[in-house]
Amino acid sequence: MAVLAGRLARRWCFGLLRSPTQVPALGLHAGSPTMRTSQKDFNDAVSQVKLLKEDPGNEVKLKLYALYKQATEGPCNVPKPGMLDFINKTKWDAWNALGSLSKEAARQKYVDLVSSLSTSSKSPSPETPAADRKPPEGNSLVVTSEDGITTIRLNRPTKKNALTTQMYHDIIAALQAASKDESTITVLTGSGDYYCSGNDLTNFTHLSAGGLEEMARSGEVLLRDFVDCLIDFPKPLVAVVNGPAVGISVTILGLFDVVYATDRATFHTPFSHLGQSPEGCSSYTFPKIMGSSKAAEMLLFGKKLTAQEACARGLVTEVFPDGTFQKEVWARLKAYSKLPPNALRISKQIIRKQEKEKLHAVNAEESSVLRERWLSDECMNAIASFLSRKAKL
Ligand SMILES: CCCCC/C=C/CC(=O)SCCNC(=O)CCNC(=O)[C@H](O)C(C)(C)COP(=O)(O)OP(=O)(O)OC[C@H]1O[C@@H](n2cnc3c(N)ncnc32)[C@H](O)[C@@H]1OP(=O)(O)O
Repeated sequence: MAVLAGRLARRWCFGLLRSPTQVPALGLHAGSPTMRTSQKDFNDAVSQVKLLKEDPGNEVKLKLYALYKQATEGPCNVPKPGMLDFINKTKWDAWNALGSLSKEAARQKYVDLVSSLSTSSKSPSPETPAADRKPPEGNSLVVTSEDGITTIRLNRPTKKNALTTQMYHDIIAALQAASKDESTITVLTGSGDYYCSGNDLTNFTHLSAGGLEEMARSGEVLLRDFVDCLIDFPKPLVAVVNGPAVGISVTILGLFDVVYATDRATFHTPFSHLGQSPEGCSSYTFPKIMGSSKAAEMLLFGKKLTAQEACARGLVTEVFPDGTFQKEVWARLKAYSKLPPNALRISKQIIRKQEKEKLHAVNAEESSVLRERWLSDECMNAIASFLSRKAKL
């Protein structure tokens, strides 16, 4: 637990340790014992950190933090933060690990480390081939409108379309826009071999100053807003499940009007494995769709369904062979999109009306329970395990 929590904490530091004095293990550059570093060299290095063009990463920031503290205050002299105060405990551990290193030696190591960073973070030369440069990750969500269909496409194929916090916000905005646009039908689908791997587990590493509690609180609000938006969506909402689906991308399917899946798709809700609990109104919609014992096998024990099983249980409308999936599904959707939009809207309203209040209440309760779950040891250990690459589904 301690090791995993430490790893998670290190990830959680990311984005929080922004200034050099707040930032980051030990002697990447031991420095020459005979070389003396002046206070001015040290001050210059502190200023230089602010000018670094690239984020040096958490490990380095933690080293810088510890060396700065040792250089300015000497050996660690403050009480150890509590177990759950991950960030301050990680910083304390890094500083304390420097033991009785002298202030002067710490200054030297700090200056050496900054100097190595300055060299390695120089801008790429004009000769650097474009192919060797890492493209920025943008357009995680692509929204298009054509033939009466607005398509919201999850577009992070290298991360199996895991949903970042920003993507939840963007999907909400896209749904709001689609509810008012000219289109008749709205589709959610994914790019690449996955439909979606669920919540991006690194969302848990982006802590603000309010720490874990704040992360859980804002997560609850965002989750509730996201699911509310699906509950209230006024037009036919179709999921085109182009590959495996995990977590929240599965649970919300009960709020869609139609779900088409390739025969390569699987449906997996590993909440207990993650120390979490069901969301997306699945605690209500799944028992209703497939009966309580089948729903329990999925939501409690994380049974992964094939597309055919999901179809037999009523979660999926129809399964198509992977080779013809895109062609068949889009041809069908194009035909449906020619139906009178107002009739579709009104019919959907009648079908869903009786349930709306219930669904909003279920959503509020599920989101509130999840907030507590996110603060639990079970959940933290599971996420730390994934982030340290020890656990996969
Ligand atoms: C507002 C907040 C709301 C929160 C609502 C709560 C929702 C609950 C859930 O959604 S629970 C489900 C969470 N998802 C998971 O637990 C899935 C975790 N991922 C995996 O187990 C596997 O990655 C896999 C089975 C999906 C795919 O395995 P495969 O071996 O085919 O591929 P890789 O593991 O190598 O993955 C490729 C890269 O994608 C990254 N990645 C995949 N899924 C996620 C994810 N959910 N979160 C973050 N990152 C993910 C993976 O780390 C690889 O990245 P890398 O190449 O940089 O290592």
